[in-house]
Amino acid sequence: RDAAPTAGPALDARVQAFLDSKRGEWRRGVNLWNVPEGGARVMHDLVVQRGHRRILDIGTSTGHSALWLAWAASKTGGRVTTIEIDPGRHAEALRNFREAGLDGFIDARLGDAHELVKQLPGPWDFVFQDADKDWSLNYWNALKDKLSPRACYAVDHVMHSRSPGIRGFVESAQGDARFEHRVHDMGGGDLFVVCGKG
Ligand SMILES: C[S@@+](CC[C@H](N)C(=O)[O-])C[C@H]1O[C@@H](n2cnc3c(N)ncnc32)[C@H](O)[C@@H]1O
Repeated sequence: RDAAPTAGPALDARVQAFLDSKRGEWRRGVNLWNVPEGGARVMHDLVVQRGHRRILDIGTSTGHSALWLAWAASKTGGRVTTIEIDPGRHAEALRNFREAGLDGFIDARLGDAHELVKQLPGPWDFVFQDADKDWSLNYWNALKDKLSPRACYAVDHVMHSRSPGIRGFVESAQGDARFEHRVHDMGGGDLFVVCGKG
């Protein structure tokens, strides 16, 4: 395979072609649960508009959200760190990142995010928390003080969730005066995004 182009129109064309070739394949299979394209696009646009560079993607699966975030990172001079606990999904994600030409913008870690989010120093400009949702409050508590002042932190499918971890996260985030939140329609669920007012 040709070496991946660096950021710019050639890379954009390669990523677009890869995403087009995979459209309809994401979310297939048990437990993959790739983020819908609508939500991925909202996050891509937020990262580009706000110039976020240090990006954390928790729960890689086969890499749909990481690809969109890395595409955004290619435009901001940033980089994505993504964490997956399942070796098979991690390996498939690595293949996807290479094929899309975005592997140079992604640090893909195989491991338990419960531990890694504590170990990784940050600061983070953008976080997409999409692993085990019952752990949402714990992830938030581990990360909220490692966010840069204008950082955004996104979690999908929260508004109708009864998970105590998700409810605890939403209450904590909404009650923290440093942040304001918005809810985006992903066309098939909601994307809850908290952004620093700094
Ligand atoms: C909803 S999927 C992520 C989808 C992905 N963000 C995308 O858009 O393609 C959740 C993933 O989190 C992983 N996961 C669950 N618990 C984890 C943990 N403690 N550490 C790391 N990954 C975890 C699962 O194996 C699964 O692949």
